[in-house]
Amino acid sequence: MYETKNPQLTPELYAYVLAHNPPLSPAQRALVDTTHRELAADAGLQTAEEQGPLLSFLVRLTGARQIVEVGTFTGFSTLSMAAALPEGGRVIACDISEEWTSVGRAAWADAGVADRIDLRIAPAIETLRALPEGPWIDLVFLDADKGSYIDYWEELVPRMNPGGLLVVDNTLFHGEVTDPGRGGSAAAIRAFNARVRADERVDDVLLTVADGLTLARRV
Ligand SMILES: C[S@@+](CC[C@H](N)C(=O)[O-])C[C@H]1O[C@@H](n2cnc3c(N)ncnc32)[C@H](O)[C@@H]1O
Repeated sequence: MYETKNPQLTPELYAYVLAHNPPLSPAQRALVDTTHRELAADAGLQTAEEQGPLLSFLVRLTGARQIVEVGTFTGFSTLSMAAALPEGGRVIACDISEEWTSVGRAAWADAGVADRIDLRIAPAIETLRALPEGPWIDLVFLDADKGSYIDYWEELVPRMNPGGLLVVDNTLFHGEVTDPGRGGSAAAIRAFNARVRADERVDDVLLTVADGLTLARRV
């Protein structure tokens, strides 16, 4: 193994990255700011700011029309994907929190994309098991409880259209993923990453974006 080419992400460099990405829409900006102002203690759950434009980009790149999101929180990733959908596209958004997702509902309505989002409040595994058999999903964004990632994966992969894209957040889990002494979510992500690598149904890469982002294409 040779040296990494990744520069250290200093605050200055991070600000530069944000400044050289597409700017957030007014609706995205307002949602991020509302989340940090009103839910300060939990705002760290929000998908990283630079991932909003990335998710929009991936929806446009793939031409996705049928999206499933697992882990909605206040709806930033949902909004970012819904805003990029073509006419007739939809996002099924899974979460267990009425309180957090109510912030998203308001933002989606303000942004004019509420009719593209089907929010389902229930343990995500129940929602996923009740989805039609595949293949029909074009794009998945997985960003919920890490201990269930493998179970979600096993429900989602068979429902993916050929060429469909699974986008999975936090696959470096704060850098703890390399420490075999860590249990909990870090161990769950370690097991998940091994499962993805061994899965011949997908073509996958693990990127050093934010807290680690895996892209997997259904073959
Ligand atoms: C990291 S946050 C998602 C962030 C979101 N993608 C965004 O853009 O801000 C994780 C979310 O997963 C939800 N969650 C946790 N366990 C869940 C479960 N068993 N079923 C469904 N949602 C769950 C939490 O309520 C929380 O809103």
